Amino acid sequence: MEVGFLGLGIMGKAMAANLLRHGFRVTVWNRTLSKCDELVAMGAAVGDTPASVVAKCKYTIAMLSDPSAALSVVFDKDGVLEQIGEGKGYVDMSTVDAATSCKISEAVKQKGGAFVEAPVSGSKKPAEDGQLVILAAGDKALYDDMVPAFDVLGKKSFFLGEMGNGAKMKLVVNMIMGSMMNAFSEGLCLADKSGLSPQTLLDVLDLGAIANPMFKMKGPSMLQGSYNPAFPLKHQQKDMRLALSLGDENAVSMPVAAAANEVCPRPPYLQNITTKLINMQLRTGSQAFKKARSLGLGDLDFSAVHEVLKGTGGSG
Ligand SMILES: NC(=O)C1=CN([C@@H]2O[C@H](COP(=O)(O)OP(=O)(O)OC[C@H]3O[C@@H](n4cnc5c(N)ncnc54)[C@H](OP(=O)(O)O)[C@@H]3O)[C@@H](O)[C@H]2O)C=CC1
Ligand SMILES: O=CCCC(=O)O
Repeated sequence: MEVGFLGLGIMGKAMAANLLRHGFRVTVWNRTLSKCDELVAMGAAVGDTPASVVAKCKYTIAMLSDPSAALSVVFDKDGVLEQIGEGKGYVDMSTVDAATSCKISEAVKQKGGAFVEAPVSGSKKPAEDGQLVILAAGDKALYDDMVPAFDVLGKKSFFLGEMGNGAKMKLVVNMIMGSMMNAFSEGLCLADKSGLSPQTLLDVLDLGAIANPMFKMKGPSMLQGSYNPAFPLKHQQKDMRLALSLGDENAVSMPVAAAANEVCPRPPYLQNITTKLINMQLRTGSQAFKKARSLGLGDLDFSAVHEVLKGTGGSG
């Protein structure tokens, strides 16, 4: 099977490499063209533009940073739309909001092409190992055509129905993950400041009901202050922002996620209440993802949100 691949960042590079290793013929494009070199050494062809990749390939996959990048690659000059048409499929695996997916879908369909959104759960290592969880929606016939590729990229694919459902599912998952990371970071600081060994806390957590791969994988490096990016913090903050906006659209109150994204304004009726709980809520503003981005930590792993809390001594 021949596929095009647009976007060779942390995820795209690992995913395209995986397809090559499994015998797919892959034509790659990346905005910074030099990032194609490693894939070329593995046997990939290179396209000059997104349009040229789509012209060559029946199916093209994209893995781009955010809604603005996803839209730019489709709608700008030399973009996907210039060559998409009857008999061609476009699959965007980036994490974006449902409105972005729907806009791309409409434009691709108007040109006679087919579109599937397919964001993924799982980070750099699962991408390298073909162990992603694929959250697809949109054109079912194209989804069926893509199953051989999805089987290489992931351990499980879900087809979630109408366009936008993949984006929404992904944002709900990452909203939970971002909130958990903040709670985890607070716990590590609290253990440390109250005289406990954070390493022992990791051991205790790992044996109990809230053991999970994220704590196990990120905990030891967080204790060392090491944040080699697997999932860049700027993307986690983007996902919190998009998830909170999904909450707004559906009138779902999400105070925990809001605090993980940025400081929660103190409602007037709480102004004189000084319980530990409220103090804790207010302090989350100094450990949140948006604050971490503003301090220049956006290109580090999202677990670097921990640095901000450590810096304030917030939980002590
Ligand atoms: N890393 C992870 O663990 C996971 C990430 N995701 C999601 O996958 C997507 C990619 O993530 P990741 O690979 O980590 O991100 P990276 O930041 O490593 O890569 C981003 C990619 O998008 C490209 N890009 C950015 N802006 C533009 C633009 N305006 N036009 C064209 N290309 C652009 C970059 O090109 P260039 O090289 O030129 O900068 C690069 O190829 C994101 O939506 C992220 O939220 C989903 C699951 C896990
Ligand atoms: O969007 C990124 C998700 C990272 C993960 O699932 O580990």
